[in-house]
Amino acid sequence: MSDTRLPLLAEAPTTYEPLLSWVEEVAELTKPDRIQWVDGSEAEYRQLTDELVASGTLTRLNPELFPNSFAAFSDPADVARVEEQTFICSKNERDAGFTNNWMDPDAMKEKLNGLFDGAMRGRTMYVIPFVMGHLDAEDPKFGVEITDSAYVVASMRIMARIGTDVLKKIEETRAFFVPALHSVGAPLEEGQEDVPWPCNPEKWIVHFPEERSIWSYGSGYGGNALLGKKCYALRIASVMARDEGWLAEHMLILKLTSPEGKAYHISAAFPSACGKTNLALLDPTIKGWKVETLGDDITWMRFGKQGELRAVNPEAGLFGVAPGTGWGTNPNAMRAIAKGNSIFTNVALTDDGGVWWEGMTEEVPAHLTDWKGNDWTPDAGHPAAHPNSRFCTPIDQIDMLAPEYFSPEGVEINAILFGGRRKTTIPLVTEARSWANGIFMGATLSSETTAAAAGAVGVVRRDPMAMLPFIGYDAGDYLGHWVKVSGKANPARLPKIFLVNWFRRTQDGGFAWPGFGDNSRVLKWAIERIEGTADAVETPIGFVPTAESLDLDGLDMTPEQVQEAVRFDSDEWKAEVPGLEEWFDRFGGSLPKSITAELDGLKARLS
Ligand SMILES: Nc1nc2c(ncn2[C@@H]2O[C@H](COP(=O)(O)OP(=O)(O)OP(=O)(O)O)[C@@H](O)[C@H]2O)c(=O)[nH]1
Ligand SMILES: O=C([O-])CC(=O)C(=O)O
Ligand SMILES: [Mn+2]
Repeated sequence: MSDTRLPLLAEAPTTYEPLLSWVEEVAELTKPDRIQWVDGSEAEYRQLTDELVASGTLTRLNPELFPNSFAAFSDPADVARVEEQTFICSKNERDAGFTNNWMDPDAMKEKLNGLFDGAMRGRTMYVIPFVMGHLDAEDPKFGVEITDSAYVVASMRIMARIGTDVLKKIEETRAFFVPALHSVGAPLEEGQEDVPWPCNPEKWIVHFPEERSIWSYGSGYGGNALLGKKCYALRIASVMARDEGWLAEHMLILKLTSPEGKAYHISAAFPSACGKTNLALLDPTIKGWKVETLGDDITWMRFGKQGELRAVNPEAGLFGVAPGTGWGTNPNAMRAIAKGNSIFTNVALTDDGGVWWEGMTEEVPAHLTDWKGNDWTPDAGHPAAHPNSRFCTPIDQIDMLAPEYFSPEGVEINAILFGGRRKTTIPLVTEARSWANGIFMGATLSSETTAAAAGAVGVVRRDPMAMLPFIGYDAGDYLGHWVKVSGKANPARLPKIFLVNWFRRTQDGGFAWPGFGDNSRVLKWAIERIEGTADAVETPIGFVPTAESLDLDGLDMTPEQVQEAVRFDSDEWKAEVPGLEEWFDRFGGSLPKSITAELDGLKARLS
């Protein structure tokens, strides 16, 4: 190492110049008290969590209930992704497209340099080498996150492969890594006492797609701060995927095995807090069908040598929505969580040192400490856990994890589901008329907003392929990329595409479909459509099940109720069309013709 290096870098466990010079540059800018190179070891995790318990950021849970597990409580203003403050700073504004916030990269750098100047004063700067996907993948995707949050380090250790092995491989292969810089934006002055959840009222989540770098300022919350996840594996990766001919998607992957022992793989794109984790960990209510999981949030896909679509999950953990996750709805998640080694954020605490959230158990505890630290009883009038409270758990704690999760080659996808949260209009399941029609379903996907992002909840918005907040470039170009890469497919092996909606409501306001484990009935129908053995009714929007074609064995619903869930409503769809036209107008001409042609076809069939 050259002796002109900053003394803070004396302990650096690497001689890899591109990394050293970036770390040095960041240290000079942010002025931390010390640098810790993260090795990913058990001992280091113990050190970090001990420190976080001492500083009040983490509460150690009762080890008899949740071994080696902790609860964190955020600043009440730092509980979700901040889409209004998320930027794609491409050189040209046009390349960010209308779905992203944009600022000139030089102007943004100037702004960020100001904010990061001295931002880590009084704190430790952690350097986390990480890889998204497999370390032994053909083309491993490396990153290094620099952060001043030990909570982020501990969470990244669960969510990604991090530490010494990764650093070694970066160094040995002289690999490119995405520099991902994060600060909570709360420097400590001499003698100033820290708070349990340091953050800054001002937040900036910024991506430079051409240079493939990330700068995140002001927030400690998951999607804003664990930079391997949304910032890298979706926004930056979508740009890499565009340039390299693959797909980075907001999707789960599951393996479904029929009673005859034939295995299928399904990926599904639903917007944030719309059911990916729950479908991925499905416990089927139909006999003889088995579900195993490969991933619950992010999927990287590419067309293989035989023109088949192959998928991998680049993550190593679950960062799942806690509310609604219970022994009744998602026992596989509950079993994984019960093994411990988890970090819970903004859930409620039980009096015996465990955690609780709405929907975890049918019985509501008589007394809790809510996520804001206040006494809580069932008559409090507000939820005990924040609606976007999360559990962060290693994926290999899932009993029904498919062995193929560990394979860098991934699995062949046979069906793709697009789904959202819609009270009306969208039937339980609709099979696309063709691949192009399926891409149109993805392009026009819509959903009510949820607590996963700051802002109003329950507002219907278009969310193309469930990627609205995550496309790292122009949305029309992104949809064009889907059309282009699928041109490489073997047409006989193209997955069938389905549009699903677990959230349709009945006249009396209840859910039209029980959802959760009963969604296995929809998966079975989809597979039987692939095999050509299930009936369907053709409608202007695609093929919907006949009441008899769904396996309803053991389901407590009348045929009329099932019909209510699966029915196509011509009037609702006619009312939907102006919104679709408006949506397409917003692309300003960047939508591929094959997609606009699908809207014309739909209008013709509806009239
Ligand atoms: N009614 C109903 N609710 C569901 C169903 N599946 C999931 N949910 C609820 O939807 C909420 C979010 O579900 P998740 O599976 O965590 O959502 P996700 O898509 O993984 O979300 P992100 O992690 O934010 O990307 C939870 O409160 C679930 O209980 C379903 O089939 N029916
Ligand atoms: O990013 C997060 O914080 C959690 C998540 O999966 C999403 O919002 O889609
Ligand atoms: Mn997500």
